[in-house]
Amino acid sequence: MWKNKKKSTTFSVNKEDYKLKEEVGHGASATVYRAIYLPLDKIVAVKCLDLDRCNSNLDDVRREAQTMSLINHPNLISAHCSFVVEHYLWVVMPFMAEGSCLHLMKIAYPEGFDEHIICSILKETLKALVYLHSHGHIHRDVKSGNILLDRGGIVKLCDFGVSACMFDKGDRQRSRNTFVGTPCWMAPEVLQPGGGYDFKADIWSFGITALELAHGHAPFSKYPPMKVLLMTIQNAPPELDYDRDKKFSKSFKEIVSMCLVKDQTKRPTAEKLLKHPFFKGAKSPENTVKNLLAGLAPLWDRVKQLQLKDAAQLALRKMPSAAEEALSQSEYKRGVSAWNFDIEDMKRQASLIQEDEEFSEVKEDKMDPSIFKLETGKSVLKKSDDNRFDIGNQPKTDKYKQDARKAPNFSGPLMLSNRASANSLSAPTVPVKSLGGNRDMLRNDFLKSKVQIKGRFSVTSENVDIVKDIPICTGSTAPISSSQFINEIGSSRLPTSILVPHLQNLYQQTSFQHDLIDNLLNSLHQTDQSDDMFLAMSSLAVNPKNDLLFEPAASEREQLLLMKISDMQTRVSRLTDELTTAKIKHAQLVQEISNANREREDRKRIEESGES
Ligand SMILES: Nc1ncnc2c1ncn2[C@@H]1O[C@H](COP(=O)(O)OP(=O)(O)OP(=O)(O)O)[C@@H](O)[C@H]1O
Repeated sequence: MWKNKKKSTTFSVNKEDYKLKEEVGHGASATVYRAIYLPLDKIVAVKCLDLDRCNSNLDDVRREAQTMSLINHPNLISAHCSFVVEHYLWVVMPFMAEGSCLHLMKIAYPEGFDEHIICSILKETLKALVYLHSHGHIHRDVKSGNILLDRGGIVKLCDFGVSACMFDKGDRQRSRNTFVGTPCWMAPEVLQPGGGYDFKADIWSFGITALELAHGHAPFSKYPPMKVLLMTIQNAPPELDYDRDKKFSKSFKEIVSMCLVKDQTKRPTAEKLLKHPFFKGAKSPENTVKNLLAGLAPLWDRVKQLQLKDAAQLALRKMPSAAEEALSQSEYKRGVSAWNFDIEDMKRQASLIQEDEEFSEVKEDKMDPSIFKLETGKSVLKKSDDNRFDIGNQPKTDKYKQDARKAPNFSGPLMLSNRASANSLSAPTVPVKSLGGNRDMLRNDFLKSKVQIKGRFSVTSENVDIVKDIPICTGSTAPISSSQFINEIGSSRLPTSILVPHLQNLYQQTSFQHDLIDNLLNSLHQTDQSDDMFLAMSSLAVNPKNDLLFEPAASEREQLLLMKISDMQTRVSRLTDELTTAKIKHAQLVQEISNANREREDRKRIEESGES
């Protein structure tokens, strides 16, 4: 628990003094609410970090709170105070009434902003980075979702959940050799374990953010994480295209190229970048950003609108076609869980994905020799719904299994490899690839490593209750857990505004599970038909007394296949059980949604008849 003593206004660390209102955003480990600080009747934002489901270990959480408390810069969100409420850490901070740039683009500027607006936003962000870097901090998660806007156009960078101190020694320093960030925004050196990285990683993310603000999305944002990873490492850096991006100035194109240089030592510092002529002519955001906000609904309504839009897209199955999905799935299997790690083969597989306009942003580069660092790394990759994922050496302990995330995650940073992997929808035991050439090492890595996958490729772990522990805000009290929520549903005490987004989340998770099971069954079926060895292996697996088992000719590869088959069989039966449970839940939830809709219509009718 701490208070920011720098501020003239002090905020209490008593939860009763805060009335949580609408949800205004959520991330990997936290939900953010607009709230009223009752003693002063002041609007604040309260970030409720679920300590149980949080990606970070307690040290990381403490570090975020400490970093936030020490921050004193007009372009950085500083916290008023923080304290623990049950298993949540509440961080009280100024409310940024217009939300993040990402929200704004999604709701009103899907093609991105005009250059003069981007210039203002980037300049303010850069000032924040100059401050952070000069105080020894790497932000590690610079992106439009973490650039917040206030009424009047004030721009502030937020979310120090993954920031690191460059002056740290020992464990903390070592942790910088692991992966933290969000895949599309991650610098190539961050993706390569062992190499280490420094504040220049923020400059890369800043360059990607510039492209994001220019196009409305980050480069590669629609590809699966493994593809993003490969493209970041293998391809030439993304850039503003000469033809397609005609509307942008040479100067803007130049700063993007300066930031997106693979060799981190050749990237400019934030301080140097700020002196670039592009930023010389920047208008104050009060004059530019402010105009973007005219006529928009309040932030919480926009957030709700976005949630409904996402749910509607899901309902329409706005997914890739079946063929693309299968292709993507096979790429994923090769990329993450296969053991034949011929890099040329991986490149060929990756290239099978349809080229589209986004690919024109990058040119094929020569194979980067540094990729072999990645190949030999024992990596754990974890993808979430917004294409984020975690890579690192995953501790294979019971503690880890207990800590495995059981609640859905709708976004989230790449986690430190040495953190408890606490934010996964699923904790499957899919063997992760080791890309190295050495067979022994390969096999050891294969056995040691585990992969956690979420989103389109989600695999759920044993007995995972997908609706458990999703925090929900009831408006006046602390967020409630989903088990409470289910009870509340039963007694119909929850208002529709809370019920509907939650039900949409559940619906989404159920669909993901359904897809996954289909994919697993298909892949088993294909293996069954195409690989004679499968039958032999299956019989070996079924009949442990089979003499064949003792044949000395069984190669390592066969053993690995055998293990994979039995692993898949276990998973399929587990997932089938989960699917049945999920189907039942789904049916109940559909019923609840229709009841809620009916109620809402009834209410509307009564209100209308009252008015007339
Ligand atoms: N002070 C604030 N005022 C208004 N909205 C905010 C504020 N802080 C955060 N938000 C909203 O909540 C979202 C999530 O916040 P934040 O990024 O801090 O959470 P997180 O769990 O750490 O996210 P991430 O997934 O990026 O790690 C932001 O993208 C933003 O839209």
